[in-house]
Amino acid sequence: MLEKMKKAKEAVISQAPLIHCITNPISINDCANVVLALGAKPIMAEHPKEVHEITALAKALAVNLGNITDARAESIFISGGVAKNAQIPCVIDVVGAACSALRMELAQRFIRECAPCVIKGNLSEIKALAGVDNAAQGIDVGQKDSVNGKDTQKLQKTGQLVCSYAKKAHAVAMASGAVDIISDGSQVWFVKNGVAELSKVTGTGCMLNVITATYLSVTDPLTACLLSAGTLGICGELADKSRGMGTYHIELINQLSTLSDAQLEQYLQIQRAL
Ligand SMILES: Nc1ncnc2c1ncn2[C@@H]1O[C@H](COP(=O)(O)OP(=O)(O)OP(=O)(O)O)[C@@H](O)[C@H]1O
Ligand SMILES: Cc1ncsc1CCO
Repeated sequence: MLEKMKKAKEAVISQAPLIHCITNPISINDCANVVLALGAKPIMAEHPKEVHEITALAKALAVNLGNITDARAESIFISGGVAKNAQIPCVIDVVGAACSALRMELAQRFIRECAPCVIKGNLSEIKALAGVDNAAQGIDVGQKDSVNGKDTQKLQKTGQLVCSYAKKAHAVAMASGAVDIISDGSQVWFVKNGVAELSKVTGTGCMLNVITATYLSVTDPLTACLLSAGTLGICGELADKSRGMGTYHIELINQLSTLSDAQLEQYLQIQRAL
């Protein structure tokens, strides 16, 4: 797996793929900079009259339900349709699906009609999509849903839940949190990298979504998810926390732009559960 991950990291740097992102205005600038930091090229187009052309040019599509508007919702379905027909890999971040009926409906419709190869949400959002009780706090994971690496029983049980959802959705499901849980419906992986500070910067989940799209442009969905969660988690660990969250935010992007293969290999904490 590590070799596949290093190959994908290198392929992005050598190919500089174009990544079409339809995201929210809260995180749009960070998302564009994060795609650039990895060596790819972002394009943040969202007008319903042009997105079909933009998606057709791109090597991957990332869509995001955060701060959804009618125009963005319309564009997401146009782009998702183009991506599906042209076999351009696509990931959806189901931001807020656990706290808004509109977003839940959009998420389910997008998954049904556009068949994204990755469905990303925090654990509360993935539980909501799976039709399981959850404790979401708005767009954030609820305390009761949160799983850390020490509670192995809860982690295994949650891994199985994510696995059955992935199987049902015919996609890779990525539930982010203190431990990121990733499943393609048969394998289950835990990514244990990351620090609590990542949840104190807005839009790190949105960044994870566009990092995933970036790697989807050069590798399979499971590898792309493991690499994106590992990369963001490691960079979150390495970023300087001593000067407060404003500096941490920028330091995170610095780390994403300088992460070496040796650092990836040294710090990566992934574990296959099933
Ligand atoms: N307590 C934590 N410890 C370690 N890593 C964390 C923790 N909380 C979040 N992360 C990491 O932060 C990143 C974003 O995950 P999070 O679950 O906060 O996304 P999200 O809720 O979708 O974010 P947002 O909606 O703010 O964009 C992931 O890489 C995740 O591993
Ligand atoms: C704070 C916030 N509100 C809607 S989207 C967003 C960014 C994190 O998803």
